[in-house]
Amino acid sequence: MKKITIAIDGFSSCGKSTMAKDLAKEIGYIYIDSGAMYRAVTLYCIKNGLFSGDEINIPELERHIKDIHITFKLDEKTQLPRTYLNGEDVEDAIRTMEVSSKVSPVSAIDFVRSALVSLQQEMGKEKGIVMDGRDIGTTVFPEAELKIYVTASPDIRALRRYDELQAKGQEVKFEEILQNVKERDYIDQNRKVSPLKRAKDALLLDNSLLTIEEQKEWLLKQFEKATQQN
Ligand SMILES: Nc1ncnc2c1ncn2[C@@H]1O[C@H](COP(=O)(O)OP(=O)(O)O)[C@@H](O)[C@H]1O
Ligand SMILES: Nc1ccn([C@@H]2O[C@H](COP(=O)(O)OP(=O)(O)O)[C@@H](O)[C@H]2O)c(=O)n1
Repeated sequence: MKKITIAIDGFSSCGKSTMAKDLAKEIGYIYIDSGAMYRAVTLYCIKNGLFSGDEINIPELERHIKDIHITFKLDEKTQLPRTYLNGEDVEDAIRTMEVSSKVSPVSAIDFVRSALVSLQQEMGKEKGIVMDGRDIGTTVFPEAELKIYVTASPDIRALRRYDELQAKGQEVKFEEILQNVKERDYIDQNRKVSPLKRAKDALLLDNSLLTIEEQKEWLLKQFEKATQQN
């Protein structure tokens, strides 16, 4: 069967990666978490002293951008990709609140976006890929055969992320997560370069009241329809 490209975009913490991973496993496609790449650049900035407080040194980051190499390697046990920054496994380090609180301003920088978008397009050039993020259906793969735009209420999204971080043993406050989710949504929707918005041909999914299993079934149906049409 001809392979297609699947773009899943939407708001922070609504379940995009969960559904993208599930689908990719089920249909044997590659899964790429584009948010992990923006998080890895942010971690690089933190580790290399490119932040003073919340202020990012943009000219310095521009000088460093060619030294930032992001790759993914499949974890043998989970069969899920882990993110590597310059050869180091940073999959856990990029999921902290510190990175979450700094990632959206880094993601709004034009040269950061153009570097990562090129890399994402290279990863998807053979199709057979499920990629999730904010601009996958609008900028990275505007020709994707299946585009989904996911949303859920901010409170529900913050609670999902809170439960996840608590389960990982991270000390977090619900209010802090809710504020971060709202702040990131605002910056992501209002930045100049590739803001988060629904592509005209994206299917809208509000999964506020869906279980993980229900959204998985819904997405699989959309995939089957899309492959029949293409
Ligand atoms: N439909 C759902 N109902 C409840 N929890 C969900 C649902 N979808 C995802 N989750 C959980 O919500 C959290 C955020 O999901 P994730 O896929 O990381 O979101 P995103 O990629 O959009 O940021 C995860 O802990 C995930 O297990
Ligand atoms: N394609 C993408 C993916 C993520 N991002 C940025 O990266 C941040 C982290 O993305 P993510 O997908 O890991 O976010 P979560 O919703 O999973 O926390 C987002 O808030 C965006 O600022 C982006 O600008 N474009």
